[in-house]
Amino acid sequence: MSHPTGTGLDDATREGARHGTRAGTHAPASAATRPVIELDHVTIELAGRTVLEDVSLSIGAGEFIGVLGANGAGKTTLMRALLGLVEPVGGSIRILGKPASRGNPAIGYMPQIRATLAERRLRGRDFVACALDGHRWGMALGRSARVRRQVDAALARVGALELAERPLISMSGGERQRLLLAQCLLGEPGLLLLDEPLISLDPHHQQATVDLVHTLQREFGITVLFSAHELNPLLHTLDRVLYLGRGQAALGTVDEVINGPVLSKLYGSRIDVMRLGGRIFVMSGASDLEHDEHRHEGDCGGAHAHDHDHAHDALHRPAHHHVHRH
Ligand SMILES: Nc1ncnc2c1ncn2[C@@H]1O[C@H](COP(=O)(O)OP(=O)(O)OP(=O)(O)O)[C@@H](O)[C@H]1O
Repeated sequence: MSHPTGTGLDDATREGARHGTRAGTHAPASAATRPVIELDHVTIELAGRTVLEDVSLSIGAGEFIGVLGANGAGKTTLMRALLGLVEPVGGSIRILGKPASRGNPAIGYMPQIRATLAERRLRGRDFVACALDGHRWGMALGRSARVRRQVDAALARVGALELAERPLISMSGGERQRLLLAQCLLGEPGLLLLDEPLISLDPHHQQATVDLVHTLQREFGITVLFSAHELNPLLHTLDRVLYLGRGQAALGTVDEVINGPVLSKLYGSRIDVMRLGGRIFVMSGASDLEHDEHRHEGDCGGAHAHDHDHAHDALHRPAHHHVHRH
């Protein structure tokens, strides 16, 4: 199955209704610019299981892409493949025209399972610096003027210079999130891969994080892949949605992808999409897929444990089973 661009699904499954979202009216940047990400007939298998099957797509410079899909749909695996950490069994992945490879300085990555902030007395500046050399926790590096300049630039980009001297222990979840983002920006990457940056944040900090990433995307022309379990916090920010399910990928505007026919195909069962008060609800029967069994149990107190149900039938059942413990 080939998915060149657009939804990757057949025309009969497309809906053209407009609902006034930015994504619904925005022309994809990929049409005009050199692709930052290209997947050409990519198949990825893990432990004998097909996570992506013959997926082709193209993402242009400066696009903000929301990556969605049920637990186990392959969001993390896709990001790891872009980083060269997972090798496709078929097809090819190119980043800025070159084959995906490990240690690509053009990519900033915020993994889903964040490093535990064990040394909570660490100052903000040292925590950001430790991304340059995780083993040294920034201590020795912190004395280098070059590193200090890099760290200060990254802190400035996320509006967190005032956190430089404060210990992590004194910071809120949202403030620590800014530092994690600052880590990703060291080296001034052109592509940011953010794996579920909203987990563990309350709605206010979720929106602040989305807005901050949006600002970075616009001001510095950074391409962003932002995975999430809920579409709504991203709705007015994203250019296109990349929705994964059952090995397939649908890439397009919100209106092209978030509709009953496309999502029913990705979930393998009937899905209805409801729009209410500027929000979108993805429903399986009477259940709201984005909220049911997807609980946040308070903000993180430093460590970021993420308890997943990665049952092997996850791609084939529509309900999310997602519990975060912190
Ligand atoms: N190292 C691995 N070895 C074997 N299977 C794996 C490995 N990593 C992930 N998987 C499986 O690959 C599939 C895709 O997992 P992935 O973590 O990419 O999904 P996801 O969309 O990020 O899920 P979630 O929303 O729960 O984070 C799942 O079925 C998962 O169990």
